[in-house]
Amino acid sequence: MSLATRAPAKINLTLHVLGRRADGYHALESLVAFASTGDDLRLEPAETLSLTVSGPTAPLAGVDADNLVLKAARLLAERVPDLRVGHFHLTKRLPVAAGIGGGSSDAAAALRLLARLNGLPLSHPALREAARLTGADVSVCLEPRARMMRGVGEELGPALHLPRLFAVLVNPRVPVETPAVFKALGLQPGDDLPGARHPDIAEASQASLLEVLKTTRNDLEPAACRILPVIVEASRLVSETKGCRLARMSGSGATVFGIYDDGKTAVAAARWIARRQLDWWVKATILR
Ligand SMILES: C[C@@](CO)(OP(=O)(O)O)[C@H](O)COP(=O)(O)OP(=O)(O)OC[C@H]1O[C@@H](n2ccc(N)nc2=O)[C@H](O)[C@@H]1O
Ligand SMILES: Nc1ncnc2c1ncn2[C@@H]1O[C@H](COP(=O)(O)OP(=O)(O)O)[C@@H](O)[C@H]1O
Repeated sequence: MSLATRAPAKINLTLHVLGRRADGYHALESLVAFASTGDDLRLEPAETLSLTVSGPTAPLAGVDADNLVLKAARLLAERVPDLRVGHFHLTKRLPVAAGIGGGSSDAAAALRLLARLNGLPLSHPALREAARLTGADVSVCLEPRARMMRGVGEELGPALHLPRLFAVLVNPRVPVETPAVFKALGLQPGDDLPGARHPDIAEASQASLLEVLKTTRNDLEPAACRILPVIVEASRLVSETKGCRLARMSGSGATVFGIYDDGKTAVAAARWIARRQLDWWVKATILR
C-alpha cells in the first residue's frame, strides 16, 4: 500500500515586511495561496526512512540526504515514539530556489503522509513543531489552503475561501538565495515597521480581491530585482500579456505571477511568454 499527495507551489499573493526580530529573522505578513501545479510525493511503508527523487528539476534539488523531505521526517520521528516510516519518492517539477516554496511544500507533504500512515491529526503538536523547525514556510504548507501567514511564518490565520485566481507563473530558471534578499532590505535587528500592515483581507469577490491585492505589495521585490535584474524583465513580460490584471513576484523570487480574468486568457498569456523566453519555466495554473 503506498500513500500519495501533491505538494503544490506556494504563492505569496502579498508579502509585507513588518520588521526584523532580535534573532535576525524578519517579521512578515503574507497572504498565501496554493497553485494547482506542484511536485508529487509517494510513501511506501518500510522499516527505515529513505528517499529517491526523479523529475525534470530533480538534479537541482541538491543531494537526497539534505532534502527537506527527509529533514521533516527525521524531525517528526524524533518527536513521535515508534513512528511508522518508509520510502519516499519525490517527483520534482517545480523550479528550485524560486520563491514558490517547492522544498517547503515537499517537506509539508512528507509530514502529511506520515500523519496519514500513523493516524495523527494535522493539528498534532509534534507535526506542527517538525514543520516549524524544518523551515519558515513549512507550517503554511502543511494544510495548503489560502490564508494569512504572520510572524516568521508560524502564525497562521484561518483558511480563506478566496475566489479561484487564474494565473501564470514565470521563472527565469535562475535560483535566488533567500537570505541574500532579506539581507538586502538593510533592516537591523529590532527595527519595527508597524505602518507596513495589510488592509483587512477577508473573503472577497474576484473583482474586489484584485482591488485589495493592488493596494498591497511584495516588499522583497525591489531587493530581489536589484540582486537579479532578470526579475524586472520577467515582471515586464508578464505585465505586457493581454488581460494581465496584476503582475508580482512571489516570496524572495525569482518567480513572477500574473493574474487573469479566466483560464483561457491565462493559457494564451503563458503561450505568449513561452514563445519569447524558450528557456524559462512558464505555467498556467489556478491559485486558491
Ligand atoms: C520568503 C519566503 C516567503 O514565504 O518564501 P520563499 O522565497 O523561501 O519561497 C519565506 O519567508 C522563506 O521561508 P523559507 O525558505 O522556509 O526560509 P528558511 O529556510 O526558514 O530561512 C532561510 C533564511 O531566510 C531568512 N528569513 C526567512 C524567513 C523570515 N521570516 N525571515 C528571514 O529573515 C533568514 O536569513 C533565514 O536564514
Ligand atoms: N525537496 C526539495 N525541493 C527543492 N529544494 C530543496 C528540497 N530539499 C532541499 N532543498 C534545498 O532548499 C533550497 C530552497 O529551495 P526551494 O524550497 O525550492 O526554494 P523557494 O522556497 O525559494 O522556492 C534549495 O537551494 C535546495 O537545495
